[in-house]
This record gives sequence, structure tokens and C-alpha cells, in this order.
Amino acid sequence: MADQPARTAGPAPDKVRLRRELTTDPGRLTCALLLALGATAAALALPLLVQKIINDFSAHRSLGPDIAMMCVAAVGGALTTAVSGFLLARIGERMTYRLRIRIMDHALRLPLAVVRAQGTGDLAARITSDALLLRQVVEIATQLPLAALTVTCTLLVMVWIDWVLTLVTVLSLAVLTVLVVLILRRLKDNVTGQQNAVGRIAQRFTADLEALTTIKAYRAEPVAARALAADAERLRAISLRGARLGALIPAALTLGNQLAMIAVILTGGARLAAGDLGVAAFAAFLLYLLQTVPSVSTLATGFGRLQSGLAARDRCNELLALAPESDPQDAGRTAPVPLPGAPAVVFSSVSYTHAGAGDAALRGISFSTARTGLTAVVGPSGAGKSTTLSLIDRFIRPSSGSISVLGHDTRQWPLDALRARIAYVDQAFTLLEATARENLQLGRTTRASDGELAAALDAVGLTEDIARLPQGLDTPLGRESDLSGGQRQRMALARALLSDAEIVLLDEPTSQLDGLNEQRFRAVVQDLAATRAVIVVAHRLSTVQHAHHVIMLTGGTVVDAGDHPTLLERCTPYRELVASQRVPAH
Ligand SMILES: Nc1ncnc2c1ncn2[C@@H]1O[C@H](COP(=O)(O)OP(=O)(O)OP(=O)(O)O)[C@@H](O)[C@H]1O
Repeated sequence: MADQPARTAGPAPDKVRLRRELTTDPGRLTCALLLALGATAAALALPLLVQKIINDFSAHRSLGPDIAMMCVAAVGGALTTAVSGFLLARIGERMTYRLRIRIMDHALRLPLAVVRAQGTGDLAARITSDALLLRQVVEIATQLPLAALTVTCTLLVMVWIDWVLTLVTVLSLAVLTVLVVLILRRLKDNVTGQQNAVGRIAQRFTADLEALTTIKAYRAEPVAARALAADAERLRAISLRGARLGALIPAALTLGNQLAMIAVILTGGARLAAGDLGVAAFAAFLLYLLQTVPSVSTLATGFGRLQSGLAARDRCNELLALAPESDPQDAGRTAPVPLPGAPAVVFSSVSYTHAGAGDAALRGISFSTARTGLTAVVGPSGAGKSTTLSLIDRFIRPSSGSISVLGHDTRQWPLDALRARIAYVDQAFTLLEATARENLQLGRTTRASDGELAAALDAVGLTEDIARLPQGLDTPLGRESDLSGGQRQRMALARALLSDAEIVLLDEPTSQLDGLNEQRFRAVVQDLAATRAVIVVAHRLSTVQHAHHVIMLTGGTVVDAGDHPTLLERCTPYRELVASQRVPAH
């Protein structure tokens, strides 16, 4: 049976659940909420104290205790607001931190094809702009219940002061609520659209920066800038629609508040004239009404910002819902022990079609490679050589057929254990943004000694190049201190030399080497092949004519396999390939 496509291989990942995220630190959250409640109580007490001051003033009573209580309420309210705000910010920062770590970790574990399809820039936007939007949810999620509580408590006190005026207030606020709910419904879709547009622009910009040398060489800055400007224009247009919707919220708030104010003043004035309401009570009522305004605003704008946070959460969950490449059962599985004497790699009737490609890249290929020695995979461009290597390292999985590594089907190997057995030198000779030392030790389970590092650098002829770097082996690579193409290639080979892997895969390893280094490369590969299985994909046949085994691929099928002289003699496509390279026959 063929492997399942990588897309469905992994377990369903855990989604971002806001309630769980908010309650991971219940102690601090409770503290923040209690302090915020204290601040709310202080704010609620102030108008009642004003009413008391007016009454005491009219009755010629001492105002000292009233003023002292007002000071305590004001200062206490300010302090508790500050401390609860800080505690909530802390909870928000921790949530964003956890979320970023989870998203980055998950993105690194996605299948290569899925990462390419998503786009690196768009993925990066999830930990930048989406995470920031999500962070504000903490504040809002706690502000909203408090604002609702403030409004409810205020309304209750208002009912106690004068129920008729309260009814007038509630009816006016109801008009406002209907308007705001209608706006908010449309706002969430708009925010999702904005975040997707941010992702698209980040994706194109990242891709352009990666291709900057080519863009400059072909004077394509205007072309690239035009495409970026078109993305920016799409983002501007959708953000503008969002801004229009957003601007309607304060407009609705102002309208609702003014409506309430006018209605209360007219009704209150009439009740005052009729003697149904005292001046002190009316003043307190008006203060409460004014105090309700910020809480109602918090409620309305908070729901708006919550929509942004929810849209960001959805985008993060979309990413977390992508299955990682490892199998669900990998976690509980022990790695098989390599079978003594079994071939390093066996392909049995393996076919593979790239996602989105019409034709199969490989059609039922079968071959095996010995436990030690050099195997060369050759063939014209597009024959399927790189696809073959990708299948061995399980970057992709066969559409049909099976592959075994060191005597076990690749499906029986936990992914990590399989890759620990294989060193892979890719076409780009990729170096991480890390020191030369860290780059060299990527494939190792134990730390390499200085002696081992020096021997590997010497074997690939890099000793002097690394010594010339500002901090030698401890120089961070990738920014100011980058290496040339050939040096990167030799670093990648030294990394393979230092790894513990029994199988070494080399994709196009000599394209950037000069004559001297190519000879050195051949010597290193021969050394490697003495104790490991080395599988090389190469166009330059001069480097593989000493291979113990050559597999000739054409159009996704193995047309022949054998050693160099045998293939030269009996395989016409191989002879033609060799002739096209003008390599001496012997
Ligand atoms: N990511 C991909 N999506 C779709 N098709 C792909 C992808 N990668 C390779 N192919 C197609 O699969 C076929 C085999 O490609 P592969 O890269 O394995 O060939 P190759 O022999 O290594 O070529 P080259 O020597 O030019 O690097 C080609 O027809 C190629 O167009």
C-alpha cells in the first residue's frame, strides 16, 4: 500500500482557544479582575458622594469627611486601574509569547509542499500582525464584562434615583446598541480580509527580498515595486472599507449618547418643575449618565476590537489545523534497528506525482543501493533525480510503491529516527542564520570536538576560509558574514561529514566548485563512501564516473543501472548524456 499524502499524515493539532488561553494564570487574572472591580466601585461611588456633598452643603453640614472620601475613591480608583491594567498586559504578553512559540514550532513541522503553498511571508504574518491583534483580546475580554458590569450597576443606581429617567436612558441606548451590532457584524469579515491582504503583501515582499539579486540584475525593481504597490492598494482599499465601518461606531455612540442626554434633560426638567425630582438627585443622575458614556463606548469599540482579535485567532487556527508531516503514531513508536546486510535504500515500483502537476515525476521506479559505496543518479533535466532524493528523506511520500531504508519500510520509521540516519545536502547548500560552528553540527546528536571540526574543514578545504572570518568558527553566518557559493557548498559537505548518518544524499554537489575543490570533493566523497552509502545526483558526470553504481533516469523511469563502463557500453541514453558532457570515455 502506498504512503498517505503528507497533508493528512499528522495528528489534529490543538487550536487556539481564547478562554483556555486567558485562564492559564487564574491567580493573576482573578487579582486583575478584583482590582478592576475596585476601580469600578470607586467610579460608581463618586456621583453618590457628589449628591451627598450637595445635600450636606444645603444642610450646612461639614464637608470634610465627604471630600476625604472623594479623594480616597479617586486616588484608589486610579491606582487599582493602573495595577489591573499592568496585570492584564502581562497576561496578554504571556499568551502572545506562547502562541508565537506554538505557531513557529508548528510551521517548522509542516510538510515542505504545504509551507511553499502557504508562502513564507504569509506564515510570518501570523506571528507578527495576527499575534498583535490577538494580544489585545486579553484586555478586551476582561474590559468587556467589567464595562457591562459598570453599565448594569450604574443603571441600577439610576433606577434607584429615578426609574422614569432610567427608562428614557435605556430606550435611547437601545437605539445605539442596534446600530452598533449591525456595524460589528460586517466588521469581522472586513478584518479577516485585511489580515489576509497583509499576509499576501508580506509574502510577496519576502519573496522579492529573497530574489533581490535577480531583481537588481534584470533591473526589475519597477516591476516588483508595481506588483507590491498593487497588493498595497488592495490592502488600502479593504482597510478603508474597514475604517468606514469603524468610523460609524463612534458616530452611533455620539448619536445614542446625545439622544439619551436630550431625552433625560427634557424629561428630568419636566419632573424637576413638577417637584417629582430633587436638584441633588438630578445632578447625581446626570453624573451617572455621563459616567455610563465611556463604559458604553468601551462596550461598543471593545466588541469591534474583539472582532479583529477573533479574525486573527481564526487565521492562527487555520495554520494550526494544517497537519504536521510526522505520523500520529510516531510519538509512541520506537525506531527499528537497521537490518545487518540489508541494502541502504530500496525503491520498489515507486511512482510520484507532485501536487498540482499533471504528469507523474516518477513512474514505477525500482532500484537498490548498497550499504556502502557511491551511487550516482543521473539523467537529463526533469528526469526525476531530485524527486527521488526527496522521497528517501520522506519530504514527500510515494503515490504508489514502497521505499525501504536500512531494511525497513520508511513507513515503519518514525520521521525523526529516519532523518537521523540520513544526511542531506540540498541544491541551495543552505546555511542557517547561526554561527559556522552551529551550522557544521546540525546533523549531530553529540557535540563535535574542535579536533573533529578542524578535520572536517580540512577535508573540504575550508580551514583558511573559516579562519579568515571575524570570529572564526563562532562567526554568525547569513548576514554581514556570508560565504561564497562554493564555500557554502563545502560547508554543507563538511556538515554531512560530521553527521552520524549512515546514508548521505548529495543533490548537485559540484556545480559551484572550481577544479581544485572538485578534486577535493571527489576525494571526500570517496572517503564517505568507504563507510556509508552515498547517493549523488549530478549533472557533471566527471564527478560520478567512479561511482560503484549508476542509475540512469529518463522521464521518470529507470532506463538502466550498472557501473560507468557497463552503461557506456550498453545504454544509448547514458552514452548520449556522457557525450553531451564531453567527458573522456575512460
Ligand atoms: N514542486 C513541484 N511541483 C510540481 N512539479 C514539480 C515540482 N518539482 C519538480 N517537479 C516536476 O517533476 C519532474 C521531475 O523534477 P526533478 O526536480 O525531480 O527533476 P531533476 O531530474 O532533478 O531535474 P534537474 O536536473 O533539472 O534538477 C519535472 O518534470 C518537474 O517539472
